[in-house]
Amino acid sequence: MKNKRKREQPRPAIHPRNKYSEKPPDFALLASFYPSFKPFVFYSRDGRPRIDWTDFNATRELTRILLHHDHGINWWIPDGQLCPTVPNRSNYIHWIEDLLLSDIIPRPNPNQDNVRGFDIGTGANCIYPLLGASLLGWRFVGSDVADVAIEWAERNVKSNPQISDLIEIRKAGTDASCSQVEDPYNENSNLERKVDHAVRDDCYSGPPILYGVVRDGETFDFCMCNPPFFESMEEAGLNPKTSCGGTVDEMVCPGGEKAFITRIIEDSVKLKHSFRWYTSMVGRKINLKFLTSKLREVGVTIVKTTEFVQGQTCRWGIAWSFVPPVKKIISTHVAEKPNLSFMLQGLQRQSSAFDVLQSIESFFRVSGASCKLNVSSFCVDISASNNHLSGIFKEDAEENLDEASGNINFRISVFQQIPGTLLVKGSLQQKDCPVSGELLSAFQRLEVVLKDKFCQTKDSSNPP
Ligand SMILES: C[S@@+](CC[C@H](N)C(=O)[O-])C[C@H]1O[C@@H](n2cnc3c(N)ncnc32)[C@H](O)[C@@H]1O
Repeated sequence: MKNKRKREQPRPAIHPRNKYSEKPPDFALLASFYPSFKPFVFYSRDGRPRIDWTDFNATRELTRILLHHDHGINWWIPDGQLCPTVPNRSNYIHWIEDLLLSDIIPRPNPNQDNVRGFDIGTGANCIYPLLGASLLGWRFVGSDVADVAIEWAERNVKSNPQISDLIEIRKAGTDASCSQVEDPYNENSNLERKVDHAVRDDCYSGPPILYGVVRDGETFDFCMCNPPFFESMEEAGLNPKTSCGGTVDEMVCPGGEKAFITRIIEDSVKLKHSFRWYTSMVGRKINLKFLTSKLREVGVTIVKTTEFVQGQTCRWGIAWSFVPPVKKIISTHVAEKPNLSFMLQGLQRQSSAFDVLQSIESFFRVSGASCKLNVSSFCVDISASNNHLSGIFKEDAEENLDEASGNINFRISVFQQIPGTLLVKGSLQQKDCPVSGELLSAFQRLEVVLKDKFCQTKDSSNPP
């Protein structure tokens, strides 16, 4: 009865910009492209292709090929390290993207160029920097304390030269040029502290997390963290339904996630404006309540929470800031911001980013909008009225008498993500101007036109 009621509750949806929101990975198709994945795929009685989620090798191979197939990323982790699920981890990235795009706090960087994030505990898998850099061109510092994590995170970055310049891997607690800590961490004292700690209380006393790792004068748009959730390996248990690996270092810290995130909160009080947004994943709802009230105590200006879809389990996200909000917040949910970006994947060989740029220019110019192509920064600056934008959908553009002052000024930039994949990103030049329905529709139309013109159809694309 209890279970039934649980199932009836509406589950939060996968993030709409998540690559897998409309189409979950097709195991049969992937197996046909990747022979190494084939042995892990079997068919259930209803004919659906499946994998054994309790087999670490199967989940690791799935992650490897999804990162390769959908993100152009080369990736590997040694046996037993925590294996991330790509669709789940992408949700957290898109939630941060929503925060950065929202007008909750002022946006010093309305175009979202040069976004810089800090991934606390990046792990051997380095999943968040790899996803954030490849999907959105973000720069990252990924920190960790475990040698194996640092070694493999660095390997994973180096295996991806197309984004390796965007990611720095940093060992926490070993840098002299960091924000000052009174009692710097060292390996021996940590062990004593861990033991001491276990008998004392549930405060964090491990290596530095942010304060002592962030360097003097460094600033970031956000930090993110998938913390060690558990207080002991027994508490972590073994989920009989999945095998995602995970070592003691990755899963456990004295005091569990509550202590770990509380330390991030304490660090944020010291570092305040070094980050625009502080965020963390939270594994237990009861901790979410505790952390929210802790944040109110320390005087943050904003607290936001969200719930992530994680297969059978729930995870939450918590975000806070010390930047004064633009307007009074009445809801704790981040408003959906219309999306002005899309990817062009599987570009035909003969098509270049410049061709795409020229097509964007002529797409808007034919409706009478004024366009300025900037070749050196690969963008087009456009000034258009709503009439111009709706003219895009008419056969013959009407003569437009709109005053230039009523125009919407926006920029469309083209970024190369990996060979054959471009990110097309629109951004409004006027900070507080809302995205009109006409602009949104024109942008959606642009996506269709460009995909039609430049991208190979699925049937003609070569399997990797
Ligand atoms: C749950 S794992 C997350 C790994 C990866 N980010 C992911 O989402 O799969 C937590 C990571 O935090 C690291 N860690 C623990 N204490 C840390 C600290 N003080 N600073 C940085 N990383 C830490 C662990 O070594 C581990 O790699």
